[in-house]
Amino acid sequence: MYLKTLHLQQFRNYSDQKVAFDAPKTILVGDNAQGKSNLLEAVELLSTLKSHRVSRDRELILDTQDNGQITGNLERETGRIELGLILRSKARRTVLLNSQSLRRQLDFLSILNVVQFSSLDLELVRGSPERRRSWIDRLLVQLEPVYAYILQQYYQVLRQRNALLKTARSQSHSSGEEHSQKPILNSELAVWDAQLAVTGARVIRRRYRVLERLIPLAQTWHHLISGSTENLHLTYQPNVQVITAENTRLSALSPQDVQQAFLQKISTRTLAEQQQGTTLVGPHRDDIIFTINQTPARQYGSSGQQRTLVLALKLAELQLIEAVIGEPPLLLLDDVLAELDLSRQNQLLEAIGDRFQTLITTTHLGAFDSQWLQQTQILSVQAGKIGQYF
Ligand SMILES: Nc1ncnc2c1ncn2[C@@H]1O[C@H](COP(=O)(O)OP(=O)(O)OP(=O)(O)O)[C@@H](O)[C@H]1O
Repeated sequence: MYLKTLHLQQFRNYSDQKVAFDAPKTILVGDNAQGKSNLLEAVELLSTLKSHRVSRDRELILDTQDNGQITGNLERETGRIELGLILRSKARRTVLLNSQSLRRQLDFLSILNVVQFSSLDLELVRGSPERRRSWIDRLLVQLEPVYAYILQQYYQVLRQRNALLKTARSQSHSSGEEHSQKPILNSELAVWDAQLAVTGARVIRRRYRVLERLIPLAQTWHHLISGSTENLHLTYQPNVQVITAENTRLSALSPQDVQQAFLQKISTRTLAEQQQGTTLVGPHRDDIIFTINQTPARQYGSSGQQRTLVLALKLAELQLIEAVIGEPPLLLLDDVLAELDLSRQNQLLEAIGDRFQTLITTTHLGAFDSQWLQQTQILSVQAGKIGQYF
């Protein structure tokens, strides 16, 4: 797939800017705070309808304005598609496909596929489990847009179950009778337990499935980038574990198996949940563990090892999306090349080749190989204006 043009209207620090991408690789050069990342964020929004930087649309709209718009023209093997997103500070967004407004946002997802790589991605290894869950969830949405809906359903049930547990806890505290609300609570909870297990099992099975495909790809890349000196292991650590016979592929677990394990675990945590007033069981507490040569990368990996790991994950994502979607996704490299040493830079550039359209931001061109620069479109970004770089 190839993003031909992008039009930003009242988006972040752009008032009205059109960009045509006329080479498979585009470098956006500019000083800090000029709008480079904002442009990549616009592409991310057209892909996932989410920004990894903010959650409120108001912040995405040019200051002092009430609405903004992003429009992109995409070439896919099936034909040209125009994607549009209208953002409003005081009302809901509108999603447009070939200028027609879409009723379901789900139909917009996964038309433009992207893999992003920014310095923030080191948090994937160093940060909290939440980071890793949101990384795998974003990947799943790209591969299978209906997952966005599945996840939303799970979190809705979770919120309602948490609200019930919290209310019950504060009522029992204020009445001073620990057990006064119990019978009602238990029967109401049972309804939510069942729904949590059904919706949660969908999330868990999909996470198993995607990791089963991603892990060997990441391991191969990691081995290659580390010059065959390191072995990476990725382990999905679901909060609800299903005990299976040896050699059973976990991704092949039936929904019933997972739901049963889920309910079983809830029954062992009932008291703790009621005391803490929150749900302690479910995929909102999952994690993914990375180990390099048997050592946990999060606590003990050197920063070089952690960079190699993130790079391997990103390359694996590219490969997996291409295999599932059938077309190479876009790669967005936000200020990340300069942070990689030369050999890792070259691994990355070699892997990209000409197959993956790549948008790269940088503050200086010094870090790039001159031969490489010759085949690249170079644009300058200055105070929300994009022009040719001279
Ligand atoms: N809603 C908005 N309205 C107007 N300007 C905004 C808005 N949001 C962000 N900006 C401006 O955009 C600029 C930041 O742009 P961006 O994050 O793209 O930086 P960058 O060029 O990638 O720089 P760096 O190299 O520091 O990451 C800042 O000047 C900020 O004030």
